[in-house]
Amino acid sequence: MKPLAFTCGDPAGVGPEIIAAWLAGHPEDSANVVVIGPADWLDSLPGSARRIMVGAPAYRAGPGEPDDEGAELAWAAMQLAAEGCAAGQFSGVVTGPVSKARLAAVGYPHPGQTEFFAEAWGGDPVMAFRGDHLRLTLATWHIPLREVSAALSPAVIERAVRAAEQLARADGIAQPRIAVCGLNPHAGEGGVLGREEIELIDPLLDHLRGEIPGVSHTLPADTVFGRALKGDFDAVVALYHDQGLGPLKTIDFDNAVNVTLGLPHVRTSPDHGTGFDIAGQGTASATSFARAVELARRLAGHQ
Ligand SMILES: NC(=O)C1=CN([C@@H]2O[C@H](COP(=O)(O)OP(=O)(O)OC[C@H]3O[C@@H](n4cnc5c(N)ncnc54)[C@H](O)[C@@H]3O)[C@@H](O)[C@H]2O)C=CC1
Ligand SMILES: NCC(=O)COP(=O)(O)O
Repeated sequence: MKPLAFTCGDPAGVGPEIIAAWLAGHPEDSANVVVIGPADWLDSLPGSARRIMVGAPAYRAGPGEPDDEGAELAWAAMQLAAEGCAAGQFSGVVTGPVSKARLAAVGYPHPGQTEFFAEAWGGDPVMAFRGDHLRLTLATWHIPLREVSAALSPAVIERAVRAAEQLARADGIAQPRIAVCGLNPHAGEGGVLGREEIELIDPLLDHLRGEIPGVSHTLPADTVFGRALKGDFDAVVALYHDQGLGPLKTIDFDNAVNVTLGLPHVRTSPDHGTGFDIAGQGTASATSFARAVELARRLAGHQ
């Protein structure tokens, strides 16, 4: 089996230390991973995993002090990982967290890593999360809130529903019960508080139910996550980023994995960001990264 690539993420964030923690805890897995990042960090890592340097050999990141060179280096690591997967050298990539703002400042043309890997590999990505308590897919993600309604085409909603089914089935659930959030308060309250549910989303869900019987009609998003926690649903489809990630990160912050579905290669990531406020202090939890590795290995067929 080909190794997984680990990208450092922003070198001033928590990515480098959570990867180091994983390597320290998994010396037996050294042959199964390739680590990509700056030279001084690679030199400091425990174990014998293969290392690929990016950036200038003399570069030194300041924890919590991101700079342009670090953002360029994080981007270069992603490029090498993407190329390595496409060339069959890696069986997938587990990415460290990057700062979208810092990447934008150095000319990175994508809103996130999801879009970068989609462009590099082709495919139709879906941002999805798997936590101990919730499975979640998003219909839209890195767009301003004011653009969400216009972006909600039948195609993007269907894509998220099918991804939710795939996520639950990967956990052995043959007929997943999939809850789809409404867009408006009270899922539109019969049209009084918005009409997207009546005009767009529910007709699509009625159609999809012929093929995926466990799909709900649109449900009020303020109660759907509580119902999922009680066991009413196996996966939730949220229509925009914070609708889904607020609840998910409240419940499953330390253990959820961000997985990009719909691409030809495996890509997972911890659910958290760069954590610049705690980088270098030794307090960052490495659990979400460890879960991201576990899921990537499973999806890539390592175990
Ligand atoms: N997959 C990725 O590359 C992601 C990147 N980001 C980026 O991260 C940057 C910071 O975003 P924020 O919204 O501040 O989210 P964040 O997740 O970096 O931080 C939010 C809070 O969680 C804490 N935290 C983060 N990681 C932690 C860990 N491993 N253990 C314990 N506590 C942890 C932080 O200290 C902070 O209090 C942004 O530039 C954003 O673009 C955010 C999410 C995902
Ligand atoms: N909040 C999750 C997130 O934005 C992840 O983005 P990506 O870098 O994985 O595309």
